[in-house]
Amino acid sequence: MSSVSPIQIPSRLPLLLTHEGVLLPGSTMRTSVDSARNLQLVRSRLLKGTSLQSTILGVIPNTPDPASDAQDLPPLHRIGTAALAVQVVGSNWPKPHYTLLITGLCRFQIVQVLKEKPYPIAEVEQLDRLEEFPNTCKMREELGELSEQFYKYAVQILDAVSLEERFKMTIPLLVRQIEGLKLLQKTRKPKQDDDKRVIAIRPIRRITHIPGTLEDEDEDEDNDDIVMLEKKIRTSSMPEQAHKVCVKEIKRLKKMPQSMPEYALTRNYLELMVELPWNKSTTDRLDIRAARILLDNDHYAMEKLKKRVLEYLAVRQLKNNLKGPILCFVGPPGVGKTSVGRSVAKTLGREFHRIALGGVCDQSDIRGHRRTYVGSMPGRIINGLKTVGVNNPVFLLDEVDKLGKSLQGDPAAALLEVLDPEQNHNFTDHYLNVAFDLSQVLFIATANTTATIPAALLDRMEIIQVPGYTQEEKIEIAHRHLIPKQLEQHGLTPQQIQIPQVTTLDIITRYTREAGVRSLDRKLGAICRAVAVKVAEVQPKEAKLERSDVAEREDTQGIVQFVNCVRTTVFHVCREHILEDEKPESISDTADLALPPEMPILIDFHALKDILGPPMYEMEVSQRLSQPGVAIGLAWTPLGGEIMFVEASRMDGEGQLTLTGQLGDVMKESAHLAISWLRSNAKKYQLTNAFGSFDLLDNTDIHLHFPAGAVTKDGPSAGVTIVTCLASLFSGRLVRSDVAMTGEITLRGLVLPVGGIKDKVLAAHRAGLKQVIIPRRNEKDLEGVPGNVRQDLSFVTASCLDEVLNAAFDGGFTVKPRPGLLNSKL
Ligand SMILES: Nc1ncnc2c1ncn2[C@@H]1O[C@H](COP(=O)(O)OP(=O)(O)OP(=O)(O)O)[C@@H](O)[C@H]1O
Repeated sequence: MSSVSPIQIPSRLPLLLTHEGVLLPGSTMRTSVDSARNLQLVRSRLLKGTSLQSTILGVIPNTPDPASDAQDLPPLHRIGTAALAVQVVGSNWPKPHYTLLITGLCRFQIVQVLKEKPYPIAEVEQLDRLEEFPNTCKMREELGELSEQFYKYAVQILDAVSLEERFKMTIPLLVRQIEGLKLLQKTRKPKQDDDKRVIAIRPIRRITHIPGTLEDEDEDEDNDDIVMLEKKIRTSSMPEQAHKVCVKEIKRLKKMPQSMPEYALTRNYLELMVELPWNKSTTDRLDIRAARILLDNDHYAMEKLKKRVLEYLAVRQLKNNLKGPILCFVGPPGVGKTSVGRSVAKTLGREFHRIALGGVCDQSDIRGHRRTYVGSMPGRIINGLKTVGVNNPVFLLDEVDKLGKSLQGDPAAALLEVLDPEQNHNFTDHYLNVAFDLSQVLFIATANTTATIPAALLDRMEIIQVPGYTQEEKIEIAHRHLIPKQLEQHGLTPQQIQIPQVTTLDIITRYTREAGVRSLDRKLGAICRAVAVKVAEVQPKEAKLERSDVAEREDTQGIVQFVNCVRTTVFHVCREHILEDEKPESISDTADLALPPEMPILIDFHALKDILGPPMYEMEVSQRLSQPGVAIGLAWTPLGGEIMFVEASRMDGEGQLTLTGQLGDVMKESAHLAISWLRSNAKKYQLTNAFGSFDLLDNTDIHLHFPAGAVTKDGPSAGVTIVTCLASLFSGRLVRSDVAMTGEITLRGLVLPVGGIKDKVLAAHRAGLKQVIIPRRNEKDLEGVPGNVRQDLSFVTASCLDEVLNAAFDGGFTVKPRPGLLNSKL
């Protein structure tokens, strides 16, 4: 071995103060430079200097964090490592800093610090020399031997030029090295099946840890977790294919360094795989009688829906087979579709999970992302299964009619696979990439309308219409279900608050306009909140309250004014029910006095106005029909039935028809049809324009408007209403203010059937109208209308426009020919 002249380091060295990591002679390290002193050093020594000497630094370990070195020079470790700066990389983000690659040369000791600013320079004494290990040195015999061995191998390998030769030489060396490492690992590794030992060893490790070994500890913990994960995979009851994938993945995981981004991905994947309920299910409780009772207890009315659900459950009980149709409840918001779904799960004793599909426009929302994507996740179905922890829950696919579409694919197509009993036992989520059997899951879908449900999806479901409620049904629902639920939620009892049925009716007619009961529920919640304030205020001090106390509190707290107002009102109403001798002497007295705690607060219309504000909806039908050219139509919207005022006016012009109110094409066509029919029948009905001409559009423009202007409307069912409205305009006669109508028209004046009759009739009833004109072919739909509503309304079934007009105007519309006007041909 040839002798190498030792490196002599300069006697003065600029000092690089590091606070993490120790550079040892012979090793290389990357260090980040961001403190002011170190930055100065790099700039003036490494970036400006050009000689080799200028790249030798003294690296001092163990100095305090650079953030605190702005002031005086911190106490320095006495021994440092002289280092050669091999590379300098600068960056300005997130703040200016350099990264240095430095190689340790030899140890030195600080003799004296010569200069502190802008960076420290010290006089140093070199401690060791970079020279070869002398072969003959007896003191270092062992070291010398090792060095010689290494040298021998290195030179042999250097001589091996062909690849084959190099393999032959290095493989035995590597095998030996691996054996050695294995031995070392065995002595360190806790036994896999002895979890207790793992736990017992951890605290000991912590106690004996030395600075710089924290990372090792984390690594060991991770290894423990992997052992656990492996054990879970082994004991999991997943199908064979999934098991194979897991075994393969865990093998990969074990070989992967933890710093690799794929490590976390694979680990998350495996954790999901072992958590999924591959074989875990709840036992069905199928007792039809109990199911009927439970459904009846939870929901008032909805007879048709409950009947169909019970049939469905009965078939399942008898057949014990899950391949049935997927039920889809279609109806306006707040009619209890979701809540029936929940009850079905309860009757079956199954877990319930709701998947909101409104606005979902990416198919990976249903089917997951492939694991190659950054941030990939399983889809909602697999996530739902993970959440419920069993493979046979009831999944409620809420709002299937509001699925979107985008460039990322059609989620409806992904749902097809989920819902199809022929396919779903093999459902493959992109993230899992192995099949999961969904055939045990009971799917129920809900929607507001079938119009926007993709046809292929619709085809796989059985639609059950859930129409809106009548006022009477809403009152019952409120008193049987909503009020008790709200009282419970607000910590109130029936002894503290009383809401009579007339008040509920007031809320329904004057504060809400909806087919379901959601707003009603919210209003009842608002009342309970207001009463809760009163009860909470009065309760603790009630017995001790003096009149003066009440007056003082009224001054300071605005809310008390309302409370007392409610109290006064309550007193007015309750006074009549109090026995004569119990009556207080004057009203002013009672206004100040706290009510006895056992007397419930009665919510009457005055209290209602105080709490909810002035009524939002008033009956305005008769006002709006006070001039010719207005008629009431009935419209169906996904939110339920609505009454709709159609308005028409005429003015001088050139025969143009203007339509406003955001109308769709079909509705516009209806308007043109109506005008054409009226023009062709103008003589028959004696309809004239402002100039007395039977040509209705002669020098006349017509404007038709459909409030509310901001809501889009479409469909053919407004045909009869438009005809009636225009007939009123051209005849100058008023349409009856208690009549509403619906029906499609043809050019020949026929009236064709339309949809949503029940909801439309309920809307007319809600609005307090008396007569409804419907197409004759819709007569059968009246069977679905509740008996009390049918009693309150009279129905005219029309097959042609003649009949519609005759019913819409007082005294009929047909002009009877007067005999004197007939021309005699005699
Ligand atoms: N017939 C009923 N009997 C008892 N409670 C009812 C009835 N109908 C609705 N409710 C109650 O009304 C509230 C709203 O119902 P739910 O959320 O099920 O409506 P939904 O039809 O699913 O509405 P959406 O279409 O907006 O999801 C729930 O608290 C529910 O319990």
